[in-house]
Amino acid sequence: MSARFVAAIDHGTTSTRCILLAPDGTPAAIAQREQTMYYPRPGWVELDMEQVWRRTQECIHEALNTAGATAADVAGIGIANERESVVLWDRHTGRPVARSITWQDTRTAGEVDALAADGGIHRFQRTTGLPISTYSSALKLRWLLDEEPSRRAAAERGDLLFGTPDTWLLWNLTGGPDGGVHATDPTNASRTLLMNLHTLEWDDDLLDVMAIPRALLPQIRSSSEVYGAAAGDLAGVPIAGILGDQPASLFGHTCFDRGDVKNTYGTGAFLLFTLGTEPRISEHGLITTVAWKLGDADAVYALEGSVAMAGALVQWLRDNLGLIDAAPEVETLARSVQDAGGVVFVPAFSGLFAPYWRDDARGVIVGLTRFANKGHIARAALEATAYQTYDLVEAMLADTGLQQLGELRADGGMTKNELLMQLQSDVLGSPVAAPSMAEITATGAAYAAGLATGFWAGLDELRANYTIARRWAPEMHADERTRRVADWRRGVDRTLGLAAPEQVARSASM
Ligand SMILES: Nc1ncnc2c1ncn2[C@@H]1O[C@H](COP(=O)(O)OP(=O)(O)O)[C@@H](O)[C@H]1O
Ligand SMILES: O=P(O)(O)OC[C@H](O)CO
Repeated sequence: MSARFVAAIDHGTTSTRCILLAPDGTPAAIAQREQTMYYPRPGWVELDMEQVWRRTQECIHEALNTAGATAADVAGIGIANERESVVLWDRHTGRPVARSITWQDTRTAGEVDALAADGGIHRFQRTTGLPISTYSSALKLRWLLDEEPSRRAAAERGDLLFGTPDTWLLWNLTGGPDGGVHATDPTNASRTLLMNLHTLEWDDDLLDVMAIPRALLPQIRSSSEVYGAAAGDLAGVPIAGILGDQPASLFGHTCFDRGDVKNTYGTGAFLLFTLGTEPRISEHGLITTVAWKLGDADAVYALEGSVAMAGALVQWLRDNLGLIDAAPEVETLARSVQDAGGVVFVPAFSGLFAPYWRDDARGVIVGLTRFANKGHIARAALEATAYQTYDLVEAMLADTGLQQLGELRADGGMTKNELLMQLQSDVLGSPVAAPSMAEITATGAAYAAGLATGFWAGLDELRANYTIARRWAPEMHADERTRRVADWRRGVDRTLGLAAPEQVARSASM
């Protein structure tokens, strides 16, 4: 019997999923498990990757059960993952040496300052496409190596392995200490600050500057090829696709052509613009990143605007303030008021990423009066995601010379929020569209695996699978938009420099 599905594992910041996709791109089964996030100190954000691996196995098991499928029904496995997060583990025991330092973690702010003191934050941008910030992997990895003196020697002996979460999952899926494949793809490697964006190889100069031993590093393969065969419930199934979750979403939206744009509204928000095979370096605060590399074909690049706090702010309203019991309730609360009542909420909890790149920014709620209530706070929190996206679109237009954004393709947990999606369309003055398939990140990873294994013949077949379920059209007057954006920008100004230098240095040295 020929295979009926491709499996995708989508490991996001808050949860991990396994999805079985049919040839027409519809899901036959979706299994999802939340994982525990750890915030041991201000600015620290960690994940237990052994738990993530257990959750992954549970999701695979449940998805197969739901679809009444076995490994024989599955043509290939694709992996999509939260990027930049660092896993360092012992190749003999298979156990991480510490919890993963995740992408939102700001503990390396002191090291960022030191590195940027000589040449500024754009020092490595031509080579890597990235500004120096707490976001990328390299300094997190160095921090883990330096935390415990014996680790660096173990790394140099080849006893430790480094990976972003895709690498950790691939290694475990292919047998772990028992012959696991240690590899990554260029979409993930391009987020480390260690890969040359033009050659798609680890860069010796950067490894030297960051003090990273080469023996730790995974092999950089393409995003769509057979890396190895799975063990466990999917025994024998080829793992054939790896894409960082944001490029996976771009691919799942079938944004294959130059100028296609998508935004994912998950823990953070990530706007990607497909460039084509030329890696244009941003002059307006965006990142240049690898979008995908299909087998031997040339890599395709994207401009990316990354925002650290989007859905995470809704989680914070729920978990830290207790304003809501569940994320969807933020919409009801925000609809209890006409507008934000002059309140502006800038969630610079991890500093500000694109287009500002200010590690010294911290969150503010400004414009408070006796009139303000929790509805205004909730509304301002949602507006923060819409305005942060507006900032990214402005930078993207400036970089590309385009006058106006066409349609914005949207996905992620926050797209269920109708109020936010309408606000987004209003603030951008452009239509926003969400596809019928909500799990578009998993779809992209499945597509990468399905192309490599011949389950899908080519990009046209994938385009035919893509349908829009919902569209929001702008309703706000342009003057009103201008006024609100000006209020937002004043709020952003207030965040800058709020993390005092000694505070940054102290958290970095702990
Ligand atoms: N109805 C909603 N309104 C606003 N935010 C929501 C809603 N539903 C979920 N979220 C937010 O979306 C995020 C989860 O989206 P998801 O795409 O699964 O994220 P990730 O892939 O980063 O784990 C959470 O941060 C949650 O707070
Ligand atoms: O967990 P997500 O889906 O918000 O994505 C995380 C990003 O990959 C971080 O760069």
